[in-house]
Amino acid sequence: MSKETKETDPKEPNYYNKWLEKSIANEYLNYYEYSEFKNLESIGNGSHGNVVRANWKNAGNFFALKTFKYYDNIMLKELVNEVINLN
Ligand SMILES: Nc1ncnc2c1ncn2[C@@H]1O[C@H](COP(=O)(O)OP(=O)(O)OP(=O)(O)O)[C@@H](O)[C@H]1O
Repeated sequence: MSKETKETDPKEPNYYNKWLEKSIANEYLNYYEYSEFKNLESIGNGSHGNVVRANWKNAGNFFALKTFKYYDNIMLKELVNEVINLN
């Protein structure tokens, strides 16, 4: 199997990681440094972890930040599918 084909196969272990990296590199998704968020306040809990409300840098609007208790391919697949369904 060629490298090209492997990279587009969702069964590949790094498929969803690579999808996220490529989406950030192509500027389809924004990447934010965690250290740039402030005024963190807990607003909820989901099956994957906590959700906090935060400000980014000096912007006045709020972001909802989701944290994840564990990080594996199944979780990443669900996350990528959630992001795709938002668009
Ligand atoms: N954008 C948001 N704005 C306000 N509150 C939010 C936001 N996202 C999540 N929350 C809060 O955090 C809680 C957990 O959200 P999260 O999306 O992690 O889990 P969920 O929607 O309950 O389902 P699941 O854990 O199965 O994905 C929500 O019930 C809600 O109270």
